[in-house]
Amino acid sequence: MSPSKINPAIAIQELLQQNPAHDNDDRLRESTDALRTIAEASKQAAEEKDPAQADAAEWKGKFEQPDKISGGKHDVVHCESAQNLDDQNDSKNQTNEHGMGSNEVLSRGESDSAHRAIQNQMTEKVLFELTWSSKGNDIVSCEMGNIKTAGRTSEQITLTWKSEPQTVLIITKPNSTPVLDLCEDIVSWLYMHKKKIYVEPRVQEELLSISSSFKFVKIWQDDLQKKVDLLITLGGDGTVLWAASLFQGPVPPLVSFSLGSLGFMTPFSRDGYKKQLESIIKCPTRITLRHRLQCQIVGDSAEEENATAKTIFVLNEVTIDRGQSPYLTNLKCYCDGEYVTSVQGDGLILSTTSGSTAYSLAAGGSMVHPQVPGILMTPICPHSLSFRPLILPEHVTIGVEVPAGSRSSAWLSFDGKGRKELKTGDQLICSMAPWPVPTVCLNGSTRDFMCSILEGLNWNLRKTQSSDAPPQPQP
Ligand SMILES: NC(=O)c1ccc[n+]([C@@H]2O[C@H](COP(=O)([O-])OP(=O)(O)OC[C@H]3O[C@@H](n4cnc5c(N)ncnc54)[C@H](O)[C@@H]3O)[C@@H](O)[C@H]2O)c1
Ligand SMILES: Nc1ncnc2c1ncn2[C@@H]1O[C@H](COP(=O)(O)OP(=O)(O)OP(=O)(O)O)[C@@H](O)[C@H]1O
Repeated sequence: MSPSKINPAIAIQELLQQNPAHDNDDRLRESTDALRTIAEASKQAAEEKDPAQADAAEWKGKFEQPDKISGGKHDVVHCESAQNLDDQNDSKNQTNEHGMGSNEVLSRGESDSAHRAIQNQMTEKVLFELTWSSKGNDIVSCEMGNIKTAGRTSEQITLTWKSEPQTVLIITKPNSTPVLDLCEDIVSWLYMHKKKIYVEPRVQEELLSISSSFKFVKIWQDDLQKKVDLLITLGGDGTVLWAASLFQGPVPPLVSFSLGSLGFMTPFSRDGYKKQLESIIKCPTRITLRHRLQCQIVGDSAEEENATAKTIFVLNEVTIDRGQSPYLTNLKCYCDGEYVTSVQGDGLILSTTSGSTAYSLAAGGSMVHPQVPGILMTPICPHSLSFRPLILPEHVTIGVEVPAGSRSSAWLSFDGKGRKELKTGDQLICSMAPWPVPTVCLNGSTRDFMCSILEGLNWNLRKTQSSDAPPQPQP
């Protein structure tokens, strides 16, 4: 018997009777289905009354659903929200110059089915809720056709574990004694707290060379991605980029300890690591969802080389430059399939907002708070006086092509690594990825960001003028 479409309360009752929950995930999926049924029922009932009420009911249904799932007051984002990701992908079905939808391009190879497969594997992890609240209000409402934003989408996000994280992966910068020292301390502390600990093979060797008692530390392998509850990095920003690159899908919450010189994405220091980890593991914690870009190379020569073109995720940026060529790059740029401009210069950076303080900044791009969902398009030494950097909205798909007749090919690099040639006629397709990197904040997303630009870059540092100003001439 199908669930009732008319009475929401009966619909829920029927669904729960038909499908007793087996575990948390099943229960959540059923709840989501039930709530979708409620939204439809409310809409249907409202349509019979009045079209304006129908709109209101639909919107209300959309924005009230997450509250009802969790029983929480203002939850907007849930870690298990697979439907959102699908919707997000569907909405990107636009056509580019090759006559392909952007989603279609990105799903060539394995990306789309891989996305689904990864979503289906998420059951082994400790679950948590994400709270996205704005002073007690929903992010957006629409009553009687009046659209109102009650809060900002860049509001602080909070992560609350449903039970303590159990499996921890520690990634460390190589060749550093202070890093190894801290790694030893953190591993011992986590072991005392009965956590399963994984490290890279190099680190296991280093720990065993210190003491054979470290044999409880296990070796990380790629197929363990779905088991990691918490990711810890010890190093600089490069180590955060490295750790994120190990997760070509969903990324667990990441705590980064600063042992480098700059540390824009590494707010924690080694002093007081025990208190900090204790608090992160046990209490609600503030996070920044750092968006990533998904990149794919398409075109005849790319296909010849690699029949299943892989999607590459970047946390900072993808760079298209002239490599060793002495010539200017000539790059045709497309936005949602429409030609917009050509870059003639040293190249182009497509950056996330997290990457806005890295290479893009050095090339003249603006600094953007990492929680702002945008894509930066920053030229490198353009041979034109008017090519100012752009920040585009998160939903666009950008294509960059080396056109036929160019003097040379171009070169790609992903977060400063993995150089690949972009041959004449090939296109790089780039859009916002569905899997951000959730980095744990020390003092909240905005304070951490302001601290990093003030301390890391000495932003707007200037001696204050003295008060003894010369007298102004009378008008
Ligand atoms: N001219 C430049 O500024 C330039 C040139 C090449 C690469 N890079 C950056 O280096 C990154 C790779 O970093 P790496 O550590 O592996 O290489 P790396 O060891 O060469 O260090 C590059 C520097 O960039 C800093 N950095 C990295 N990500 C940052 C971010 N999001 N905000 C502020 N600073 C950041 C690092 O702390 C480091 O000091 C690339 O993603 C690129 O953004 C910058
Ligand atoms: N686990 C790892 N395995 C291999 N390479 C790594 C690993 N962690 C970091 N790296 C690489 O080591 C390099 C330096 O790392 P990182 O930026 O963290 O340190 P740093 O250069 O001392 O920091 P900063 O740039 O802030 O001074 C980077 O290129 C990074 O990709």
